[in-house]
Amino acid sequence: MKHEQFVKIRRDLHQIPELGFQEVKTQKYLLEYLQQLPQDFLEIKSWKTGLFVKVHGKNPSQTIGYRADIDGLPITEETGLSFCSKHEGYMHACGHDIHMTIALGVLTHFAKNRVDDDLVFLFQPAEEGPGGALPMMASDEFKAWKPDFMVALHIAPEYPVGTIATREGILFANTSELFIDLHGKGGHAAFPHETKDMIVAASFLVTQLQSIVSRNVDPLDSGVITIGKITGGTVQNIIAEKARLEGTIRTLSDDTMKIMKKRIEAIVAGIETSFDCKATIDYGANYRQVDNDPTLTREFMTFAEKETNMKVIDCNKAMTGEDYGYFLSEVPGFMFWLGVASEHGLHHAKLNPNENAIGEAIDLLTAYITEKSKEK
Ligand SMILES: CC(=O)N[C@@H](CCC[C@H](N)C(=O)O)C(=O)O
Repeated sequence: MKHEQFVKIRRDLHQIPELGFQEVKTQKYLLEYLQQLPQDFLEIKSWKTGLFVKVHGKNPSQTIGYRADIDGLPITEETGLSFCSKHEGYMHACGHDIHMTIALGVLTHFAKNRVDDDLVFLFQPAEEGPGGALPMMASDEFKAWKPDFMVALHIAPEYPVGTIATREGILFANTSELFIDLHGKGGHAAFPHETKDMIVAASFLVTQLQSIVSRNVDPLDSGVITIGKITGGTVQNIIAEKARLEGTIRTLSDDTMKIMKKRIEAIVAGIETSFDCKATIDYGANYRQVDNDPTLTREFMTFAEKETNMKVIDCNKAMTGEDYGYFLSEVPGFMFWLGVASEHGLHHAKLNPNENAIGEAIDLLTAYITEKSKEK
């Protein structure tokens, strides 16, 4: 298999998934790999649990940026693979092991085959939360090495290997995390009239939240509210004093995000009245939409179509979120989907990307960056 060494790297990284800003082993692994590359033109700076790596060009007229996210998810892997996660309860279920590996593959090529322009590789922590992009952008390292344009990819389980998909303009949604805490009065299961049951309140709340997308968002617009986790109560015969809902809100515009948050607040206030309880809302991390630069995106799609064997799809927007959107608010660039043909999707315990996509992406990005670096 072409680029076989990178399949091994991917498998090593796959075994050590770590949550946002805890990517200690991952950073160590990346550093050890980078340190055995020719160091003549490389400059490496650690930043929290991430890294900035610069490949100095021969005669730079611009800096080309490439961003890979490096964190895993709190999911217990169920792939049964020989190289499955060694961190019980955690998994690279969003493909960040593949993203990092591809970045290493491209970086390796340019560390050995210098181009004119400077290249900066960002290994970014905490994409899944609480968000590493904004603090990384605020760092002195980013300010000193700020790229003139940036590229990133995300694996796409639904597309075959040999396929990429992207679009001009908005590719991914605005997101906001959502944490709602309900506080009532617990008590004996046999005396509900003496309590304020937060399991019942939480159940009504989850159901009422469903009306926001169907009744407050323009049917020609898009919105998502997903409650991914509910906690509350202690045992079957005690009425719960507290309950907590954890979820995410997704929209394609700031205005719709404001409308949805306003409705959430109104519904939560209604729950407080109906169930005589106290509620707090915390919006956690908010991610800006991924808004692809139209010219760079079109040029990349044309390049991939003409100069490689990749099938290029002009795809629809997705309600996924990515804090890479923050980078694109300051630096022109784009993100694209990379087909990895997995039967199970992103954030699934059985996600199993086809590793042939790694080599395909390394070749594509190497060719594209080489071409861009010829431009004067
Ligand atoms: C590509 C992808 O799956 N990204 C995550 C980003 C999470 C943002 C934040 N933690 C939230 O849930 O709002 C996604 O879930 O789309």
